[in-house]
Parts: sequence; C-alpha cells; structure tokens
Amino acid sequence: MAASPEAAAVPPKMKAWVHPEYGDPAAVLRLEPGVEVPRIEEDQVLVKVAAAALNPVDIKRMQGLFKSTDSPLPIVPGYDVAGVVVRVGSNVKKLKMGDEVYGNINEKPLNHPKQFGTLAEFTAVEEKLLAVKPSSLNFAEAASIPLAIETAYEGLERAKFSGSKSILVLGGAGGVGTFVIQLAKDVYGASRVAATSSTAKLELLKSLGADFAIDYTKQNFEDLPEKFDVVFDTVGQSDRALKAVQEGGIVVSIVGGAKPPALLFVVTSDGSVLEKLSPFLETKKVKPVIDPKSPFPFSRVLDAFSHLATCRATGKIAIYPV
Ligand SMILES: NC(=O)C1=CN([C@@H]2O[C@H](COP(=O)(O)OP(=O)(O)OC[C@H]3O[C@@H](n4cnc5c(N)ncnc54)[C@H](OP(=O)(O)O)[C@@H]3O)[C@@H](O)[C@H]2O)C=CC1
Ligand SMILES: CC[C@H]1OC(C)=C(O)C1=O
Repeated sequence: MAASPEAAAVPPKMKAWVHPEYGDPAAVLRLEPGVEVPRIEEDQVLVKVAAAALNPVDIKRMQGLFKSTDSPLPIVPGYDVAGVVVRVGSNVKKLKMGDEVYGNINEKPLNHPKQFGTLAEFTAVEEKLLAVKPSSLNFAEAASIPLAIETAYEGLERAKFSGSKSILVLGGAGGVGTFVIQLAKDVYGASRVAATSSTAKLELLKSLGADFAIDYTKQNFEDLPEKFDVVFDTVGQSDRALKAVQEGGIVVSIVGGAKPPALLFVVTSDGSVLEKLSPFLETKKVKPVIDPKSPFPFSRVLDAFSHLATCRATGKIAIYPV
C-alpha cells in the first residue's frame, strides 16, 4: 500500500543525541545516526525539530540526579523545542499538519521526562504542551522560550505577584531570570523591579526592565536597606533572600535545597501559558535573550553543554539549525 503523504515525509530513522548511561555530557552524550523515530500516542503530534534549547535540568538529569524517576536508558535529552507538525494523533483537536509549534515537551520535568527528547530530528509531544509559534519569532527564538518562561510565570503566580508589588530577582541574567524581569515589569506592571548579576550584565538587566541592577560582585543584596514584597531566587540563595523580603512578603525559589518559609517549586509545562503570553511575545514586549555564543548547530551540542555548564550563560542557549 502506498505510504500516506505524512508517512512519506517521515523517515523510519533519525539523527539524535543519545546517552546510554548517566554521566557528564562530554563523557556519555553521542550523536547517533540511526535512532528510531518515536511513535505518537493518540493525544500527541510528531514535530520535525527545527530548533531546540538547553536548560540546566538537561545536565542534572544526564548526571543521574533524577534517575529514580527518569525514563529508561538510553535517553535523548532536551525539553524545549520549536518545529513543524508532521504527524497528528487521532485525539488531537487543534493542531494540524504543517503547523509551526513550540513548547516544553515534559509536563513534569523530573517525573518521567520523555525518553526521546528534543535534541533529535523528530520528537513526539502531547498537543496540550504546545502552542503555535508566534510569527514574529524565528525557530531558535521560539525554542528558547518555553521551560524558562513557564517557570518565570509559575513562580510569579505562586507568589501572587501583582502590579502594586516590588520584586528582587536573584540571577536576573539567566534563562529564567531574564523572563522574570520582563514578565514582572511588562505583564504584571510591577511597581519596582530589582535584579542581581555580575558587572558586565547590569546594563542587560536594565534593558529588560529592571529599575535597580545590583552587582553581586560588589554588594550583598541582603545588606541593602531596600526590602521587597517578592524575592525570586534562581541562583540558590533562598536563605539570604529571606533577609531581603518585606514583612508579609514571600521568597520563591526554583533551586533544589530551598527550605521553608521560602517556597520551592518545580515547573509544570503547559502550552496554555505560552498561548496566554502570546500577545507579549508576538509584539516582542517580552522577548527571549539568546546567549551571544549561540545558536549552536546540531553538530555542536557538546560545545553548547560545555557553555551551559559554566553557569555564565546570558539568557538562553539555542540549538539551531537541527
Ligand atoms: N524548579 C524548577 O522548575 C526549575 C529550576 N531551574 C533551576 O534554576 C536555576 C537557574 O536556571 P536558568 O536560569 O536556566 O540558569 P542559567 O544557566 O541560565 O543561569 C545562568 C545565569 O546565572 C547567573 N548567575 C550565576 N550565579 C549567580 C549569582 N551568584 N548571582 C546572580 N546571578 C548569578 C549568571 O550571571 P553572571 O554571569 O552575572 O553570574 C548567568 O547569566 C538552575 O539551577 C536550574 O536548574 C530552572 C528552571 C526550572
Ligand atoms: C528542583 C529543581 C529542578 O527542577 C528543574 C526543572 C531544574 O532545573 C532543577 O534544578
């Protein structure tokens, strides 16, 4: 029987970055030419990957920090994707063949993240985790958004942030921090946004909307007289953050180890968050910051991981073209 058009467009095998065991990327991650293209479930689509992006959780997962709740080895890493729908499951309601989409493919990043991730030519993902890519963004920009912006948004929601409140962002120049600054300022209408970074990144913080950029190489934020309604910790400084929060305020943290009264959470991927923020993304009122060393082409994923491992990435590390 003749292959259906979509089946004809999808080969049985693909190139993908794979690690058959746990360890550091340079030690265990290899580019394999003949990986089975993942099958789709009824509520999933198959995405031809145009671009991906790295997140620190990719390294932590590969090192085995979450192995007790991981999918089976061998694993194709990668959470963030942007690409084109090339297969549609029977229960898919909104997306169709040819749609340009983006998203974080793991609803719960630490609880059975997909065995076949986004550092591949194709990836399978539930429709509910995806959104249609804003036409004003290229694939590398779109792939750089999902996990980081979903985390930034969820943290602000959990903090019950609002326009009358002030916020201090610890780690303002990172993937998550760059979105926290922008969402706080431009979406929530914060009364005051402060953020920390090293000297060279202070102007970036201000360009993103920070009213007060704090150079952590010269000042301890907790020693400053100003206190904040919300402190959003993306670095792992929740103990110090508790000294910078107003009476009745809240510290939210995304780094393991944070203890109450700081509120530690793990992001839940949700395509509807991307859809809700689409007007801000389409008009570039909120925009991804792409690290100047990226995008890295698919063949240089190991170099991309090396840069991520420095903990000095500015904004997001994109992988493009794939
Ligand atoms: N719980 C959850 O759901 C999630 C947790 N995470 C975790 O949150 C953390 C941040 O993630 P992400 O933003 O992607 O990380 P990034 O790799 O993007 O962060 C890099 C940035 O961190 C900044 N930085 C490093 N140390 C400090 C410091 N002491 N003070 C201020 N800034 C600092 C650097 O700026 P500079 O060079 O100026 O120091 C750099 O720009 C990671 O540990 C990640 O695993 C991320 C997403 C979700
Ligand atoms: C407990 C935080 C853990 O979860 C994600 C997504 C990370 O990046 C982490 O470090």
